[in-house]
Amino acid sequence: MDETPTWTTGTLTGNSEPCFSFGVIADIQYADLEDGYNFWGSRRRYYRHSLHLLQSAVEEWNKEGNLLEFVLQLGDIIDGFNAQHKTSKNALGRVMKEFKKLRAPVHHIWGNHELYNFTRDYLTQSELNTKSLEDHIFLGSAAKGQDSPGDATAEHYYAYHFSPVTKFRFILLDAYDLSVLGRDKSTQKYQDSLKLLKEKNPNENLNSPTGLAEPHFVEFNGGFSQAQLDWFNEVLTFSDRNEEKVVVVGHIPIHPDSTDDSVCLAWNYKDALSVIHSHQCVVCFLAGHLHDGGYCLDSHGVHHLTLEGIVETPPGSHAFGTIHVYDNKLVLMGRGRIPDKVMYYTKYEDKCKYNCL
Ligand SMILES: Nc1ccn([C@@H]2O[C@H](COP(=O)(O)OP(=O)(O)OC[C@H](O)CO)[C@@H](O)[C@H]2O)c(=O)n1
Repeated sequence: MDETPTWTTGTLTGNSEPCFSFGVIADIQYADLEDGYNFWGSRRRYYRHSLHLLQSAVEEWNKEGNLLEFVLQLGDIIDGFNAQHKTSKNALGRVMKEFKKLRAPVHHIWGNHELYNFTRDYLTQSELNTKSLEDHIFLGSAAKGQDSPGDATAEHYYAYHFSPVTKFRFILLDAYDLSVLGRDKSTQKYQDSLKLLKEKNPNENLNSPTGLAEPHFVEFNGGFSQAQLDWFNEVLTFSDRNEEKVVVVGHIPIHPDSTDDSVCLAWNYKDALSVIHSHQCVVCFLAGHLHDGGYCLDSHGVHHLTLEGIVETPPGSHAFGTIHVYDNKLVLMGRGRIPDKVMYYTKYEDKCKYNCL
């Protein structure tokens, strides 16, 4: 019997070459400001230094050569304080200048801080919209109605998928599709989101989880519309049929065991998990948002990896990684606060077993 562990921490000792590699970085939250603290005053935030950390991450990735296919920027690229200081465009320009030095494309996710700084229409027209890197495969009716870059509708969501090599696909999800952040107050999505948030969170400050039965119903989180979940389901159906392995990426974690405080979770994380668990193809969900990082292997054999955030990373340390993709595992080579991890794919027959339970 094969005793291969499904997950181990440790050194990278694989003998075979990876098929390809990609970089990961989360919560840069750059601002040209003195250091500050998180809301609870428990974690220092290094707003200015985050740009230096990005610079050195880019330098390191560039040394990795042609195997590095792309980088995933997991959202919150600049801090919300920029909006108050009217420095949003300037700060974004400085961060994008560093990303342009990278010799590989970057896929950008949108987090809550993107929505503190910019409208969705602005983001759609900006360099943070990397949907032009999407794959165009036929997906059926649920995929119709999705806007393409430059196609700014008030109710749109920002999600796409791409396949860097045969049999491997990445899906970027919009965790603020249902949100009061970034949505015009006249939209149905804003009104539905506010209604849901107020039903679940009676606090005067909707960012406060105090006393909540479901503490993830706070304004700085968001969720997925049914239209996006239907689209997601169609992409996974395509991937199942084509025996692809899929990595899903979103700003907010979707598994309670991959976040340590039960707050940093997408509003309807159970709906996203249920779509994933109705398919065989998903091997890993990557998120940011929780600056302390987290990890779990769920009951269906899907790895949930939440990356430590750059903004709470002190000088002398780091928080980025390179994930090497093998035919039987993902190997995370973490830097600084991000530990190495080996994440084996759960065997197809084991996933079937879970799904029949
Ligand atoms: N109890 C709270 C918590 C937060 N706020 C306010 O909400 C806004 C967003 O909070 P912030 O911590 O800046 O969000 P991040 O996305 O950077 O981090 C998410 C997790 O906290 C990381 O672990 C901000 O304006 C806070 O002041 C609040 O009012 N009440």
